[in-house]
Amino acid sequence: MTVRIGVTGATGRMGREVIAAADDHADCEVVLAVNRDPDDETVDGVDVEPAAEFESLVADREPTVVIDFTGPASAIDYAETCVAAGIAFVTGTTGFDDDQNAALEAASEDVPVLDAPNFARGVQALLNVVGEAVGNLPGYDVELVETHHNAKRDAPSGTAKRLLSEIEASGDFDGRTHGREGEDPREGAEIGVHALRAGDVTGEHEVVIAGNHEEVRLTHRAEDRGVFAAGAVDAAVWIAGRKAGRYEFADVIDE
Ligand SMILES: NC(=O)C1=CN([C@@H]2O[C@H](COP(=O)(O)OP(=O)(O)OC[C@H]3O[C@@H](n4cnc5c(N)ncnc54)[C@H](OP(=O)(O)O)[C@@H]3O)[C@@H](O)[C@H]2O)C=CC1
Ligand SMILES: O=C(O)C1=N[C@H](C(=O)O)C[C@H](O)C1
Repeated sequence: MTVRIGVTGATGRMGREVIAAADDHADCEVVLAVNRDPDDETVDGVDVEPAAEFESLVADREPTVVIDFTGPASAIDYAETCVAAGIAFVTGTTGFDDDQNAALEAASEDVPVLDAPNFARGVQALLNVVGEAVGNLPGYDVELVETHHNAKRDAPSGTAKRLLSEIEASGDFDGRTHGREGEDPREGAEIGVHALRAGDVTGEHEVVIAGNHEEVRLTHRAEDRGVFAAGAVDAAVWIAGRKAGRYEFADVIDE
């Protein structure tokens, strides 16, 4: 059965990639694409329509799943419209605060919701192994460096935060130190976190585990945004027809 896809943030860096990936997917059809100021634009032959009309467009086109890569506040607004319409919601947006996370959780009581800070399969593999590496090297220093393009808004990245949760669950750490300046030596079992913003870097995450005159570096480098878009479309196909609940990208990969 064809999965009818709605895309928000359609002219953004990721929105464009999602439309292209959904168009390429044998089981998907893009039935709706919105942005705040579409200005008669098309992406991959799909008309981009005003976000202000999202609710009526959803009622008219009846997407099965909406895929969202926008910003935290708008993602929650779109999720709430999906709840009202009974439509599954997949979001890759990052930077949600606690209230926004709670709103996603509430939405997942009514419709299927899948949120993931990173839809690259390699990042999921990194998340699966990073805790084991840290747990095998007690007392070693751990630092995380992430690098993204100069237009990224949130820091540290959503992926970095997820990696940090895995690291913290696997060792005895004192807390996080975000960057260093002046006389600021490493203290105790802190985890150093460093966010670089430069040029058009798609997304890199590196965990450095060092001690005992040796170091381990676990690195993921996304070379093209298409990798995130393909993962998000796979997630949309996977979630179509599921019962309400909160899902993550690991659920898609593990099945
Ligand atoms: N999970 C993953 O694998 C990945 C996640 N991301 C995340 O996806 C999000 C988007 O990234 P990216 O595509 O690079 O960002 P862009 O800024 O390129 O695109 C965001 C799009 O969302 C729209 N938008 C932003 N705010 C609103 C709003 N309040 N209401 C309606 N539309 C809005 C923008 O519209 P306008 O042009 O009008 O401002 C724009 O079209 C970020 O949170 C990023 O961290 C990115 C890559 C991979
Ligand atoms: O904003 C981006 O570009 C990306 N954001 C995601 C994040 O915050 O983790 C994922 C990816 O690294 C690209």
